[in-house]
Amino acid sequence: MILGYCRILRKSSNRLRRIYISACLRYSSSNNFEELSDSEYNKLTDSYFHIKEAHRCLIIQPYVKWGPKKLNITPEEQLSEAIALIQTLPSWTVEDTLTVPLDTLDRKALFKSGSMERIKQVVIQRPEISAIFINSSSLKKATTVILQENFKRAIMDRYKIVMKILKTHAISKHAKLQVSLAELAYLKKKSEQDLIFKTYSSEALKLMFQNREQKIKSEIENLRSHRNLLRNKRKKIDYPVVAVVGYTNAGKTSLIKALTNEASLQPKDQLFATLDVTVHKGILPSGLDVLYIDTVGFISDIPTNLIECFVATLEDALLADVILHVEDLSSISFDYKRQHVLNVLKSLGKDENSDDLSSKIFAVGNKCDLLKLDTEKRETDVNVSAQKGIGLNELMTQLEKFILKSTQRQKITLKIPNGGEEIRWLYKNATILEEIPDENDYQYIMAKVIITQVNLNKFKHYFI
Ligand SMILES: Nc1nc2c(ncn2[C@@H]2O[C@H](COP(=O)(O)OP(=O)(O)OP(=O)(O)O)[C@@H](O)[C@H]2O)c(=O)[nH]1
Ligand SMILES: [Mg+2]
Repeated sequence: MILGYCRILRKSSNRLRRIYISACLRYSSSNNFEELSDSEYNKLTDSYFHIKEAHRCLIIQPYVKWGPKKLNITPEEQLSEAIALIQTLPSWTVEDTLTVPLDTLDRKALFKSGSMERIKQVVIQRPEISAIFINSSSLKKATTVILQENFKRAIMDRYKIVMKILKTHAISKHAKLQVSLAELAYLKKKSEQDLIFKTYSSEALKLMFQNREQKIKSEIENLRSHRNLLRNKRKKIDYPVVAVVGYTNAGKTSLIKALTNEASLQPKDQLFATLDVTVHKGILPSGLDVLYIDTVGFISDIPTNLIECFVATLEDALLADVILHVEDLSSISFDYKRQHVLNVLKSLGKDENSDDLSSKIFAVGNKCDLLKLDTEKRETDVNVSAQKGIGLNELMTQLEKFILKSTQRQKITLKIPNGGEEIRWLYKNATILEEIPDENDYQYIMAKVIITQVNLNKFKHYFI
């Protein structure tokens, strides 16, 4: 049986063959599997995720012409996202693009013979092309092998490219652990389908997946409990929290930077520039302090197990008082992206009432400087340009109103003794906007404050 697999695998890549042979040797020498060693695991991950640092790409956009698999987005829109994905990788270039109609996504070779021939001709005429990116969520190994044999080029799918970007951008320990978890989830899925895994006993694989998953998750959990501490601390301070979410590259980081003037924030024209959740303090027009949370961007058509690995980073977003949804007004797939973000938010907050979730969402249209007059009307709460500083005052005014309403904060004026315990308590538990002496009685001051209903009740209980 093992020799049979050997014959089939001879056709696949050299790297896979080397791993296979080393596993065969291991099998014949011990005839008894132990858990896979770290180096074997690393070889396996490498065989799927090791991608050269530079490639000159042909992007192929397959699309289903009709039927239930037809997407609500045009192939041209998908292609423009595929180009942005490749351009995000340093030293990768887009040499050419093709859109190829399909009647099904389930054909083993993906393309019919006519399309296959058409692509072959393009590849033959362009020897500089070193890789073909098929912009489809995840290709089966058998499909990849067939395409590799036909085109004699490295074959990439969307999953591989997104993983490569995430790996390139993961700097913090948390982000790196999440990338490892995503890789593990991918290998687990592939172990059910790909021949290469048949060389290991299913017990050895199961044990290895279990142990590694536990290890990574417990490390993430440690980091998360640290984050929970931060979260509780934040709650104690009682600042309103605004989670800034949206499709990747919409301008989330740019908007937070514009609202907080925080120099450390670095917006980039890249997909998945932000992989870590970070918190930034800002001040709204009447002086109310607010915390903005920068989050990982969303992207459509990615296997769910990849998203799940980054879900933890969005937990804070769902707990926030307000979810500020940043949308790129200039994007040709505006509606599609909006729907995708809302669907993911709904699926993340499945325990939450969907009306509660919708009532928390404040929609900001960004990049209004790129809008042409004839662009169709987009339904948003306010439009801005984070980069050009347009509409930011209006945004802050509207956002403040939204926060006061959703967090049941109110702006009120209290008459309290001058220099008394009351003002000290208010400084700790509310936002003081103004303190002016009472004209009729200088022993008192008029304090204009923003206060939550809970704290107002406490104030009344202690002092009135
Ligand atoms: N023209 C224009 N460009 C903008 C505006 N806001 C942001 N950008 C650009 O859009 C690109 C993406 O901005 P980011 O702020 O990094 O976007 P993001 O949503 O944080 O992206 P990810 O972290 O990758 O999900 C950058 O090149 C910004 O300079 C804007 O108002 N107008
Ligand atoms: Mg960002």
